[in-house]
Amino acid sequence: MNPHPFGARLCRAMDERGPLCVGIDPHASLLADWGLGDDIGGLERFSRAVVDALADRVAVLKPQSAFFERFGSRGIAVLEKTVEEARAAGALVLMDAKRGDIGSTMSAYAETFLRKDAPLFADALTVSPYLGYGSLRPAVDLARQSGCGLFVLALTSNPEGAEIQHAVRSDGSTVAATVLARLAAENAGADPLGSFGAVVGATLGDLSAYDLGINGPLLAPGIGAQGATPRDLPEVFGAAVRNVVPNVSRGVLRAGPDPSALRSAATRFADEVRAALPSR
Ligand SMILES: O=c1ccn([C@@H]2O[C@H](COP(=O)(O)O)[C@@H](O)[C@H]2O)c(=O)[nH]1
Repeated sequence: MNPHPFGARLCRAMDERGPLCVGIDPHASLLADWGLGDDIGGLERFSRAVVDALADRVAVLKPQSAFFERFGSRGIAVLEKTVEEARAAGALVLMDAKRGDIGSTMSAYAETFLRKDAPLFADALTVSPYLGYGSLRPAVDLARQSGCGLFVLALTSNPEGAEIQHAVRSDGSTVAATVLARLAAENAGADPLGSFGAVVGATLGDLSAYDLGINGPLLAPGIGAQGATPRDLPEVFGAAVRNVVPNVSRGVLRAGPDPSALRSAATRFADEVRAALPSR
């Protein structure tokens, strides 16, 4: 077991820097808005600008792997550098790659992102439980060993997610409730917070039908471009709101490329989140 688990490191980072996760999502449209080409040079300049502006002040940076992967091996090289530089500047890095596969392949995904000496080593990784929660076991085990975290898709911010996540199983519980219960078991006894989080969209309205008390972080995407605001968080998360890690990607990135405008946008969201949340 690692003596510096992700959950504890995340609590410290949010206490020191404020509870915000900013996404690094180099959409083609954002590259154009920033006056950059939709090419490897544009990707590199965009990512470096976000890291330079924010990695020394926000708690978590979340590169969206898809926007790097679309440039092939050179995009992956930029992603490696982005992760390394963001971590060196003090941000926790959550790799948003949403991996999920049969256990033996999951093991290779885990080694890609959660093995200490891997080129893409990150503090935490998003994973999908929809090949069965048990298929994530290799990632859970390696995360524990490396002091990393996982964020497991439970109730995603997109409207299409409901058809699977709200589906009722033969025992009467929903699929998402089962994922949440498995996470609560992973985090049992962890103090101050477990390392195994859930992804729960800030766009979803009242979730009182779900037990979000998993003793782990709740990554809340959907703020900004998808329409949710920090003021929605208490209604969506109820008593679990104190463990929310709100994510904003385009809502901050659209302020760029000026570094001070990026910082102001992130500060504005962090202030709004602080005002909406009870103190930790
Ligand atoms: O349920 C989910 C899970 C992940 N995401 C990701 O978060 C960001 C959101 O970006 P915005 O620009 O703030 O809308 C993006 O990387 C998604 O892939 C999500 O939105 N919902």
